[in-house]
Amino acid sequence: MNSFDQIYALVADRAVNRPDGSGTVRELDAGVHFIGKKIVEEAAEVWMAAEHEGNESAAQEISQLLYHLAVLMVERDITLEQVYEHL
Ligand SMILES: N=c1c2ncn([C@@H]3O[C@H](COP(=O)(O)OP(=O)(O)OP(=O)(O)O)[C@@H](O)[C@H]3O)c2ncn1[C@@H]1O[C@H](COP(=O)(O)O)[C@@H](O)[C@H]1O
Repeated sequence: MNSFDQIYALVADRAVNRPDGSGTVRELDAGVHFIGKKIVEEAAEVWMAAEHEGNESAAQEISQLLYHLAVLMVERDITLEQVYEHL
């Protein structure tokens, strides 16, 4: 299990060390337009799961949404502090 800070740190590490076979590296390389579409897709899946599929499924979709948000933050060099100051 990971916290958001941990998944952000993992994505940031993938960006620097670029291990072979990493889906995160592939997504970072695909760029902000691709990542943005993933975020919109996952946000819709969160909504559908919460409305029609139940909390287990919604929680799974939320985890994917958080992952793609972390990837976007790293791709754009947005720090956790920059986000948290608005929370
Ligand atoms: N948490 C995630 C995570 N969530 C989602 N994804 C990626 O996002 C894809 C899901 O997006 P899609 O839109 O294709 O999914 P989907 O078909 O809509 O699937 P559902 O939403 O219907 O379940 C998955 O195939 C993964 O590639 C993730 N990829 C990685 N992680 C974490 O990042 C770590 C490092 O991953 P790598 O860089 O690939 O080693 C992993 O160990 C995990 O902890």
